[in-house]
Amino acid sequence: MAKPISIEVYNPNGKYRVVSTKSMPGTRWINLLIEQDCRVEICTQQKTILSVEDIIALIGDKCDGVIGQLTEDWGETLFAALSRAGGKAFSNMAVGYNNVDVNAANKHGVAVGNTPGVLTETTAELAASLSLAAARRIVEADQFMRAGLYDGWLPHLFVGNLLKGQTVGVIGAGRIGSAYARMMVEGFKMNLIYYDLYQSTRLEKFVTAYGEFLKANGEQPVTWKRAASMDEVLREADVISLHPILDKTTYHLINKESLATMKKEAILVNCSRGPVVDEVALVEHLKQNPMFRVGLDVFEDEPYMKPGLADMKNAVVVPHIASASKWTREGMATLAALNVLGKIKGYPVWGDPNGVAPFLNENAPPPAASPSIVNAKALGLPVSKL
Ligand SMILES: NC(=O)C1=CN([C@@H]2O[C@H](COP(=O)(O)OP(=O)(O)OC[C@H]3O[C@@H](n4cnc5c(N)ncnc54)[C@H](O)[C@@H]3O)[C@@H](O)[C@H]2O)C=CC1
Ligand SMILES: O=C(O)C(=O)CO
Repeated sequence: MAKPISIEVYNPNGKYRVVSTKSMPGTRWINLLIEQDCRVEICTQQKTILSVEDIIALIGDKCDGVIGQLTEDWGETLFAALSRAGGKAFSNMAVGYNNVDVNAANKHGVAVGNTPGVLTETTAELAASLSLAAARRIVEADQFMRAGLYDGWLPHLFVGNLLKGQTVGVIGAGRIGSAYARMMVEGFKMNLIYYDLYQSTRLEKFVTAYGEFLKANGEQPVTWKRAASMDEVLREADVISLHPILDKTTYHLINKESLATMKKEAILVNCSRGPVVDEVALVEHLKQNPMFRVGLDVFEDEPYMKPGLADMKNAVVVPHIASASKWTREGMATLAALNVLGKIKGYPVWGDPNGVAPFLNENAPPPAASPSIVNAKALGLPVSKL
């Protein structure tokens, strides 16, 4: 028999049972659910990644909706269990939902929510931080100081790369990729080259206008280019940041061949998903090219790193913290809770998943809608008129 899972319960007499597989930042999300007659159960098990069996035990016999995490495997087994328990809603507390089998959710009539928008700037800021940390060798230099090795200024000490006037390459210029591009263009006066399946007209207009502003002020204007292929970005850019979704088309997008296409002194940043990069090939490339540097927030087999990566001085590694600002994490919890609540209450789906600000205003009740349901169309859910 499966061991019982420890939980914390809010509003025990609530009509609808909503389970969160993890404690999430802030209290607004709990209060919003309680106000709408939900009993909220939060898993307190001291285990970072819950198994499918753990989550089945949490769902139990009656469950109206679940808020889950990107570390969990939401496939046929869990959606079948949720559906058997009467559940109609699941939300990832994440914008990426490659851990979710949406077809299985569709089959069981379960709405799948995600949390776009609220983490765009926070994630882009970490990509910018990793770009700078790699370019200026900040982690290596920090370790050198702490080891007591600094005995005076030297002309060659930790010489890195200047960003100004160089080219930043963005692969996947959606919400986060575009926000990162703007930061690097505006902050460091870098030229932009990007590759995406779709044109990013707003981003192009921004770089054009900023270039004109610089020119009018007697400075070198910045430029942009939409690349016809990813290889064009890899060949031309000095700093390359990866921001696509993870799917079949982006798995191992960066591999031995594409790494060989990049400049020997290029910087590669990954704040998307680990499997977008072939990490074994990356470790080998880092070994062969000491001037090539990477900043990684995500890893192919999280929480593990491929052998050798931790030893590489030309790699900066952080534990999947790109969206970890207080405001963002509280907002993600709110959007995830409202996705589930909206479906339970029969609300429509919000018409613009890029415009979720009304749900995040703490001084007003949120709109009566689910902020972002990725399979709304497949399930034929009504869409709010805004
Ligand atoms: N490290 C972290 O903590 C975080 C990671 N993420 C990851 O970032 C991803 C992107 O998030 P958003 O910008 O909000 O999503 P988005 O949907 O706005 O942007 C993704 C972009 O990738 C493009 N794309 C898809 N397939 C492509 C391909 N084969 N080649 C080039 N471009 C392609 C899409 O056209 C789109 O413009 C998420 O799916 C998630 O996996 C998001 C937030 C935090
Ligand atoms: O939202 C996501 O997709 C993350 O990876 C964590 O914020």
